[in-house]
Amino acid sequence: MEMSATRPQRAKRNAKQDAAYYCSLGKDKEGFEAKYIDSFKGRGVFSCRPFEKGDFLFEYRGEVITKKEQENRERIYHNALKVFMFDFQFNGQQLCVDAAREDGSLGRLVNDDEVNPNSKIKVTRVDGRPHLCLFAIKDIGSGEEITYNYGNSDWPWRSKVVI
Ligand SMILES: C[S@@+](CC[C@H](N)C(=O)[O-])C[C@H]1O[C@@H](n2cnc3c(N)ncnc32)[C@H](O)[C@@H]1O
Repeated sequence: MEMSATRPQRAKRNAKQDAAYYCSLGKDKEGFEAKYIDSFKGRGVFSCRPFEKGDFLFEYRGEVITKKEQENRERIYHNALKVFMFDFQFNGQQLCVDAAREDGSLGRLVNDDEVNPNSKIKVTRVDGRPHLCLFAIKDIGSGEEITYNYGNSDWPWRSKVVI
């Protein structure tokens, strides 16, 4: 019998399995870098290779807290920290991921794009717990900034007119 020269390939994880894998590890996937953009936007996250529509990118990591705890923290947080609070519904409960702590993760550095975002955050259950996962909503080329729509709010940067 002729032996195959190639080893059997491990089945590729689908996007949901990929999300579960990285969420359980508590690590970001390779293929992205955080970079300083300018004094207006601050830092942002950029792809270092292409990604396909539907791919899991990385998690918006932080501490999952209740609405009550969110309100407590918002009373003491400066505005620059409040923007790292991401509130969401899970199992009929209002929860929040507080990503105010600089922990080196990518999710907290993704900027807002109201008009043409290339990713979206989906609440994803992993081992019974909620995780905020970014998935590509279009094909993403190498070197593109990763963005999502922060949602309807009077975000101050949206009203800035560039002259
Ligand atoms: C969750 S942080 C994103 C990471 C941030 N750029 C940084 O360097 O830490 C949200 C902050 O980023 C900035 N930001 C996000 N999207 C922006 C945009 N489209 N234009 C300008 N600033 C933006 C605002 O200062 C906002 O308070």
